[in-house]
Amino acid sequence: MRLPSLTSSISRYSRSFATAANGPKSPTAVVMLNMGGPSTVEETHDFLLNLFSDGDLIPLPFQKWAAPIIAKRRTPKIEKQYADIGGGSPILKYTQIQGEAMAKLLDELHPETAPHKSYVAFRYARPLTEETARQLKADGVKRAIAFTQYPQYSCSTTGSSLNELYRKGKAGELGDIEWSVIDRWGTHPGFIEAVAQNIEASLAKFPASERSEVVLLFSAHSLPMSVVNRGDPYVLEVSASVSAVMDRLGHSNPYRLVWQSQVGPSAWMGMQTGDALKGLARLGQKKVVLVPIAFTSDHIETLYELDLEYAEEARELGIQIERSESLNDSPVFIRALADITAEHLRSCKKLGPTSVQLGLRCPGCTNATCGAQKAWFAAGGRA
Ligand SMILES: C=CC1=C(C)c2cc3[nH]c(cc4nc(cc5[nH]c(cc1n2)c(C)c5CCC(=O)O)C(CCC(=O)O)=C4C)c(C)c3C=C
Ligand code: FES
Ligand SMILES: [Fe+2]
Repeated sequence: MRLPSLTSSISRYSRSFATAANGPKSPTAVVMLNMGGPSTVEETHDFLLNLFSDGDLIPLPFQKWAAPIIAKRRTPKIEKQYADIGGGSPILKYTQIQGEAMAKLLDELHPETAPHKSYVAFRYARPLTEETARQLKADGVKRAIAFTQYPQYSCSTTGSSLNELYRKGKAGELGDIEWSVIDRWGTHPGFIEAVAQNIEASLAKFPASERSEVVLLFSAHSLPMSVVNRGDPYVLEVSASVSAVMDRLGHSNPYRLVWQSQVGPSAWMGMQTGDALKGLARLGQKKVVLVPIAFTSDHIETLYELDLEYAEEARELGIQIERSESLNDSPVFIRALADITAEHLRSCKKLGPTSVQLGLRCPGCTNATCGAQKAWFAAGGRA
């Protein structure tokens, strides 16, 4: 019997994925995508130069010339922040711990595609995508999953990493690999459970009689309004994460979602975290747990901005404040990463390499790379 065309294209996907996955010895690669951070203070300048050179994150007029000037000007301030949090960003250390533990669990959860091996591809710090690409080639990888480590999707974060991977793929730097993508997972029950457990640990530091009065202040990296207004899904997806965490906590406490880390003079999504703390103090709300909801490990935004700047400011305002721990090496979170990947490996056989949502460009998008990238991944990275 002849299959209808949709079914036959689905079965073509499943055949090609099964073949690549069962190839002899070459590992199934799980490529952990994130922005990265300078591991030492000395790497700060190069990190900022890469960041300001990224037109998918910050489109600047005359970017090639403007980026070095801005990066150089900003370096001393940001170097001091990394020095104050212990001499660098811990993001590489935690991403490696998470990835290696996840790959071990995956071998048990999804033996059909074992062995699994995790790789790190950072957008602005080492290991950059080109370095990881060389490693994938050297290991003879035939099947890889691009796994964003941003739980919620934004074109300025996950979108930028996927665009970079697409450019390397088109340039032939990745070798002959069948790709699929995990592009967002901000409401996955394992992620929500890990965040909720860390909030409960912070709430437990307050006397039981006062606990229900504590305000949960969820804080996420802000976005320029120009990005929000072109239809970027990040604000919606961060809100969905907060809502799922509150459901899991049985709405035990009052809460708000606020936004941090604005850069430059343009309009950004608000209310700003610092202003929210001042406002709560003014209104007599003097017990707060700050919850980072859009990063999975510590970085300057948690260790410097939340712990050193905001928490100290809050204490001066008479607020009793705790910061919910970042997920870092939480075993509950690592298990969630493995579950997300195993579920993806099972479902992409039927549904294809990308989510339905990844296929839709922001209604206001004018970046042609976004369209080409989506088409390339939808074809398993082989178009
Ligand atoms: C979900 C996370 C993030 C979003 C969304 C995001 C958007 C975004 N960021 C900038 C500009 C800068 N971000 C900087 C640092 C930085 N940003 C994030 C995460 C998100 N950014 C992190 C985790 C970090 C810190 C890295 C670390 O410490 O490990 C910086 C550099 C620091 C500084 O100069 O202040 C800039 C600049 C824009 C413009 C943007 C959205 C378009
Ligand atoms: S900016 Fe969102 S798809 Fe291009
Ligand atoms: Fe940022």
